[in-house]
Amino acid sequence: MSKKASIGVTGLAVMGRNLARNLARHGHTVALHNRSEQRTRDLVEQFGDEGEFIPAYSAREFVDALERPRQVVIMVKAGRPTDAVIEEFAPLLEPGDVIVDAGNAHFADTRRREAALREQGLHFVGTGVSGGEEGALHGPSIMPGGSKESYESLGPLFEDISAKVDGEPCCTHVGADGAGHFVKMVHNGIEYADMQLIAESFDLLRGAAGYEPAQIAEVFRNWNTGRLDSYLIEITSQVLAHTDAGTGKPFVDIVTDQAEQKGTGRWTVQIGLDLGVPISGIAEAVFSRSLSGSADLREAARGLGGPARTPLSPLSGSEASAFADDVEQALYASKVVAYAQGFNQIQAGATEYGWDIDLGKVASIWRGGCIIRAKFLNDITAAYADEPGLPTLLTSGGFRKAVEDAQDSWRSVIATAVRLGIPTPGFSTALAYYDGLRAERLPAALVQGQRDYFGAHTYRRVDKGGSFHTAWATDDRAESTA
Ligand SMILES: NC(=O)C1=CN([C@@H]2O[C@H](COP(=O)(O)OP(=O)(O)OC[C@H]3O[C@@H](n4cnc5c(N)ncnc54)[C@H](OP(=O)(O)O)[C@@H]3O)[C@@H](O)[C@H]2O)C=CC1
Ligand SMILES: O=C(CO)[C@H](O)[C@H](O)COP(=O)(O)O
Repeated sequence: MSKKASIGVTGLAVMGRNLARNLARHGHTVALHNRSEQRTRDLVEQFGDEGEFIPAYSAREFVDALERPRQVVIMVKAGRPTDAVIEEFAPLLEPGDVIVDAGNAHFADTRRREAALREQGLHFVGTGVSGGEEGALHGPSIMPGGSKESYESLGPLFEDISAKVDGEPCCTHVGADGAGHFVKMVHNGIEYADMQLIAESFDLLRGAAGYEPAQIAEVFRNWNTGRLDSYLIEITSQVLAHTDAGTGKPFVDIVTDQAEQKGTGRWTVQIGLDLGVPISGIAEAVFSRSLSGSADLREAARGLGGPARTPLSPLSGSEASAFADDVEQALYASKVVAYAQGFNQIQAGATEYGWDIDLGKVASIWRGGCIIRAKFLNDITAAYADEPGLPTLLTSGGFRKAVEDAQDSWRSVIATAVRLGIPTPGFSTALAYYDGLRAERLPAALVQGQRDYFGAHTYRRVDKGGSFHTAWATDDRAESTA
């Protein structure tokens, strides 16, 4: 009898191909399949010597190549293509078999698919995978949802191929049905916020301190040796240091300033709104990409008045260096806020959908392999270990002190940005959130009064229980209980 594969991957574009290679390199026999045959042939031709592959050129051949219970990983475009692949493979599978969707699916789709496939006795595991092409090959962060039972067989495989930090795999069973894709969605939302904050730091260092991209690359390289040590800071430094071969200009100056998006950041904000969780850092990052892409609107508004984008008086070397230190503080504090908001969204999702998600464990599996991997995530892991019911990262000891210490710089950087007309939506919304949370009283009381005035929407009082309405249209403005 010919050897069977312990797992199969269908969808062999950049992510699926590298995930399959990673599995094979770890000694697992991998069945391969792709809608168009050429990708399968290419993989075997180019990388066939990396491990044991069983190429298959039809769904039936692919399924027959798998050990039972069968484990099929789908790595195709999210949305309709994923449904098409499930429709093709599910009828060929048997109760107990496992289908893993490792693409960037919307968690609501995952919940729908999981419920439908459960009826057929199949396990459906929506799994977040992060780390891009390189991560998929060398060790991604893996966030599987689905049943606990499915993790018993899949877990060891996924933990084997995931990134490792301090010897721990960057993979855990996140929670039931769509929990894995929910957590991956928020990961991407945080990724958007982090990227936006780094981009604003660049803009400030250029616009206010007068640094050139190569100098800013050096600043980031330096930051990467401290508390901001992260993959995103590291790659930013490399992007900024890169010179365009054709023009000799900094690479960053020859790229169109319109940031694109595939949708996961937008989903995060949509769900944040549905859950009523203020994730303003992620929202501003998504809106900033939208604003950058609004080419016609920007063209129409280009002549609007405002400060010129140059320092009023050029900064001396030491002043520029001090300003860069302030930006580092502002970036750190804003980043803590963005992550605090993201973790609060995961908690809110867990409560809404009945998932038992360990926030500290999520932070720990993001320490390696994924796009937001960072030293900082060790501190988040520790914060949740110290206080599992932590209401917000901002109140945990280390972060509280660091953000309090950063405040003067944070406020001063935003003030400079406002004065020079440099947009810092990420920094500004983070500070507004921080000030909003710590405020003794918010002007929301006035909003309640306005709502009651125009719509009799009622309000609650600080001095007694119940709901009240004031008869605003009458002379005596009598108050009644509602
Ligand atoms: N690229 C990245 O950095 C990351 C991507 N992801 C997610 O991983 C998944 C795969 O991403 P990536 O590798 O970039 O590839 P793409 O998202 O570009 O998808 C290409 C793959 O989807 C297949 N496909 C498309 N439509 C269909 C269909 N109707 N039926 C069957 N197969 C179809 C293609 O087959 P064919 O070759 O025949 O066209 C090909 O194998 C996506 O969900 C993506 O969001 C997750 C993390 C990071
Ligand atoms: O999932 C990812 C990383 O974990 C992708 O890199 C992410 O989808 C990129 O998103 P966008 O194209 O919207 O910037």
